[in-house]
Amino acid sequence: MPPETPSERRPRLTPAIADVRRAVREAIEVLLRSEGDAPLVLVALSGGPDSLALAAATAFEAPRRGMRAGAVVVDHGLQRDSALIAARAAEQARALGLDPVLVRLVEVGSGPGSGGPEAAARDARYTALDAARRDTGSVAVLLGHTLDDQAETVLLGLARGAGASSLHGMAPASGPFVRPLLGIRRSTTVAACADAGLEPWNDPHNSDPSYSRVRVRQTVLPTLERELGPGMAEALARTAEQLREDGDALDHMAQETIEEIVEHAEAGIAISVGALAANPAALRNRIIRHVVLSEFGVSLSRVQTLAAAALVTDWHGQKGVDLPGIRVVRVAGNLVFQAASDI
Ligand SMILES: Nc1ncnc2c1ncn2[C@@H]1O[C@H](COP(=O)(O)OP(=O)(O)OP(=O)(O)O)[C@@H](O)[C@H]1O
Repeated sequence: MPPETPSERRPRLTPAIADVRRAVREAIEVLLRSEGDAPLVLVALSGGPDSLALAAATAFEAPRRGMRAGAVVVDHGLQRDSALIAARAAEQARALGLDPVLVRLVEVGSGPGSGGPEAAARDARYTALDAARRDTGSVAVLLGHTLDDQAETVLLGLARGAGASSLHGMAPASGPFVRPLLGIRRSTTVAACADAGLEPWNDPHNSDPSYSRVRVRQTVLPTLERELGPGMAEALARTAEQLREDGDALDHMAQETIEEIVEHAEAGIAISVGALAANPAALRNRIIRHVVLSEFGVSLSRVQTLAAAALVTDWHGQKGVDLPGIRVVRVAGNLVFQAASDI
């Protein structure tokens, strides 16, 4: 018998496959509303169960809605066998009828001020995925993050004492990236792969308990679900969604206020102390963070933000504070932000 072609591969429509397809269909419909004829979408495929289930559902749904679909596989070159793992994922994409783009990252450094090699690899991956999107003229890159990833992110944020801007988790869409599976449990993607006869790659990092995310996945979340109810992951994801709505509103207000009160002076970026003091703490802190990020490219921690804000609210005559690469001084009724290299 000749081998099956992708279009002949027809898995039984099981509840898990139907759930994943429905989520992908909704995301595709949103993309189609803003795009023209036969646009192309790329699935970011690691070969793990989430992105493999996503790829299979996209390969099924996209052509039925006049959309073309491909896959992009990033080989970080960080682990033994990474080239083989990437080649296997590319082969799986091809078998599903998705044209794969294979990107090999040559050097992933951890760069100054970054969050270490894991964060550097993630940043490099996002950059590579977006470059692949531009090179192929695709409208978006679909990522396989699930509701479990979202719940884990919220729990890890709580454990760090994070604020709303971390506890809001991952956005369903941010820039060129779309996460259709944020409402789907990981158990569903695993079942969808099994039902479709797909064999995902299980990254050994995903079961290595030296990572706190793995301990949350294997122990913390299952314990919470057992003790507080099986809807715990959904509840955490709902909390993230509500915090995101509130956070988006505050970001919008902060941006509007920035346009009114920030001045580009010769000495640096100046903001009137009176105008900052007139805003509630949540807005004031956001204004400071946004200004420092947009003007100096520095992402302030909460402690650093509060140190700068204290020059407004708790001023005891001290001249200023030094933050990474920036000095903030209080002069003549203004907070002035200066690049340390200019002083
Ligand atoms: N090497 C890669 N190449 C392409 N996309 C990737 C790669 N690694 C991760 N992604 C994308 O980012 C998403 C989240 O990454 P994460 O590290 O949580 O995934 P994973 O555990 O490796 O696999 P999966 O999410 O597919 O089960 C993936 O679902 C996938 O869409």
